[in-house]
Amino acid sequence: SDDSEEMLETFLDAAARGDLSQVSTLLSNTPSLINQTGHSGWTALMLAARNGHHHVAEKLLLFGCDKFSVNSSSQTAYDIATFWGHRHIAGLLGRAADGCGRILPGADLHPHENYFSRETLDRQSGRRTDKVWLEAKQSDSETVYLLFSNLSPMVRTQQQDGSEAEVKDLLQKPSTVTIFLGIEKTKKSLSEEKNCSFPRSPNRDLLKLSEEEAGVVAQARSVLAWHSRYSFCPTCGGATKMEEGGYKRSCLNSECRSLQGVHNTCYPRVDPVVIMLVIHPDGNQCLLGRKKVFPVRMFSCLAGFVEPGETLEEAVRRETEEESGVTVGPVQYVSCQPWPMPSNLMIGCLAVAVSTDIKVDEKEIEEARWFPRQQVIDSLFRGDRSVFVIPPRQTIAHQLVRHWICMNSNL
Ligand SMILES: NC(=O)C1=CN([C@@H]2O[C@H](COP(=O)(O)OP(=O)(O)OC[C@H]3O[C@@H](n4cnc5c(N)ncnc54)[C@H](O)[C@@H]3O)[C@@H](O)[C@H]2O)C=CC1
Ligand SMILES: [Mg+2]
Ligand SMILES: [Mg+2]
Ligand SMILES: [Mg+2]
Ligand SMILES: [Zn+2]
Repeated sequence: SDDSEEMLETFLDAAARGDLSQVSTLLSNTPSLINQTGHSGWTALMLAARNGHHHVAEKLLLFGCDKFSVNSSSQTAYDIATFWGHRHIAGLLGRAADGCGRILPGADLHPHENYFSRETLDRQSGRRTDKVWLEAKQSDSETVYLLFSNLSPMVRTQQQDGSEAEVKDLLQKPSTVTIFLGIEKTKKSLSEEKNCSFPRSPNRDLLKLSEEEAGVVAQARSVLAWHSRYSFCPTCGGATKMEEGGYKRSCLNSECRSLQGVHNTCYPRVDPVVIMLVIHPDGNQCLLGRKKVFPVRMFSCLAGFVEPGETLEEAVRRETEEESGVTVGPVQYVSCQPWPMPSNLMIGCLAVAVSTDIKVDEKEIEEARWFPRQQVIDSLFRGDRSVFVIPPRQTIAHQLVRHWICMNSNL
């Protein structure tokens, strides 16, 4: 109608002029204006970007406008801001990984973060060979130590606090393994205390740390686990010594083959594991299984180690077939998670089934079932009153299920 056309024109004009209050008022009354286009397919965001109105652009983003839409010349708002030299707006529109949505069309527009994935440290791998620098850092009073005992992070309790002297003692002991983890990206992200730091949460449970602690604990635990399992040379069985800030073990036998060229036996190992949410061909059910060791009523995504000479897609197909008898077609990567028990990299995928009959591998899986979407939603949001229990949010299994649910409901 004429009225709505007029309103759109007023809205676009307000954005072009940088009239923040009028833009806000119109949007509050008529939210559907947000992605509407005027002359040559220009949106309000494009007009704000053209004229350098940062506040308006910010407001439009806050209201959830589509920053990837293009005008009749195939330009996005980001292109327009860049062309007209409004760098602050280009920065706003290009911020974070989703600025690549244009270049990687399939990319997740709302990248989420998995537990154990946050990198609070800059690993500074180039420094690992600099012995002088590493030694200086070790005795620097600003240096923070995370203490582990038998691969468990030590936690602080009220009575017992880690002291500088205790750390010094530990560093002297020949049995102590010291790993250089990196440099804090932002100061004080790990602990307010200097010199020795315990996870703040009074719990050794690896799934109960804060996000900041979890990433660095995962890194440390996996490297420590490697040292505890690979104390002898895998090539000749000889004794080894630790090098490069804990990121290498070299054989002490001068005849050993592992000293010629580069050998992966000398570096910390990572085991890739595919973990997949298999979706029914009808798009409305997903396949979950349970191992005997799971808590009652818990079902999770199927998973399995990638084997040598295998692609991720083949591993997803093989493990799904082995464990459930279901045949898988297309496979899509979603996100991954370091899993420090001891050193897996969980590679999360969505996969579409092309057959639906279930025949479980009883050695590994007790039961596998197709769960309808509604039951899955109930298990995510209604907890106890649901048909089954989903693994906790810290697992990528949980995040894959959540990803599928949100993806389908266009949230
Ligand atoms: N973060 C998460 O959400 C989840 C993490 N996981 C992790 O993934 C791992 C692998 O999943 P599974 O279903 O058990 O794998 P799987 O289906 O391949 O079966 C495990 C068996 O594979 C063999 N195997 C082959 N390569 C191995 C290797 N490099 N290390 C150890 N065993 C190997 C062993 O016989 C083992 O018992 C689990 O051990 C668990 O730690 C599993 C499910 C969810
Ligand atoms: Mg498995
Ligand atoms: Mg396997
Ligand atoms: Mg398996
Ligand atoms: Zn050797």
